[in-house]
Amino acid sequence: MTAIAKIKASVATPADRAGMIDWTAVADELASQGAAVMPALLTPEECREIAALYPDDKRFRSHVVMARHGFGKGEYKYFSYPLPDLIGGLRTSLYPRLAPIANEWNQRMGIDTRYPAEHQEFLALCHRAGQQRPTPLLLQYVPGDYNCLHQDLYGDLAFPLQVAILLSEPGRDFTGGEFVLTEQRPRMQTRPEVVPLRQGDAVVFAVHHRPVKGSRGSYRVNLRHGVSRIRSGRRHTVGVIFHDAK
Ligand SMILES: O=C(O)CCC(=O)C(=O)O
Ligand SMILES: [Fe+2]
Repeated sequence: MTAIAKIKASVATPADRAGMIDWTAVADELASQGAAVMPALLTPEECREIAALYPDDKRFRSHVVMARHGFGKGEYKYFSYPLPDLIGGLRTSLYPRLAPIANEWNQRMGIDTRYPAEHQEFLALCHRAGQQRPTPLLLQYVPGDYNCLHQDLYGDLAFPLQVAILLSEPGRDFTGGEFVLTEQRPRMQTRPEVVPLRQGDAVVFAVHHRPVKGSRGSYRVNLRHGVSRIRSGRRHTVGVIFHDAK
């Protein structure tokens, strides 16, 4: 990174970064694939700073050892409120860009729910429905670890899109450990997709289902995401889920 790019990144607020994303490209990719990459959302230094929070238990409300629950192998921790500034800021500033896409999806899938324009308003709905615990999380994988295909649903209220940011550099910090999505189509075989990510890249993807254009309107496909086995090194990611948990 050049010195100027470094200065720019260090002063770019989460709102600036959300503004710099090519939202037309993201919307097109989401419509055709159910996932889209937002390149270099974080600088390598920010990635290292966030990953370095992992041992600091004061920042987290719970610790999950995946093998104990049959979720795979590896571990993660849910942040407590207040979230780290960058994570909280991105959660607030990405949401208003994604809400119109979520609303269009629901309209096409014949689902009545509509999401408010601002994240604060959506969180208020979650909290009123008894979903009050923060869901952003930090994951850590070592060789042999993997994350089984799953959906991050934590109650009746679920925002249909979520974001994961890769904090480690593939090929240098770890090998293996690809981000995987599957799309289960009605009466058809399941479609796999591997999303190539570099350190600092974010992927936005469907939490649960999404509409796909068919010959007679749209039909619903069911998505799951996970991570293939880490072959070497250590891999960290941060997950930004927009609904809170029961
Ligand atoms: O580690 C990953 O890339 C996936 C993390 C994940 O499951 C999530 O952010 O919800
Ligand atoms: Fe997940």
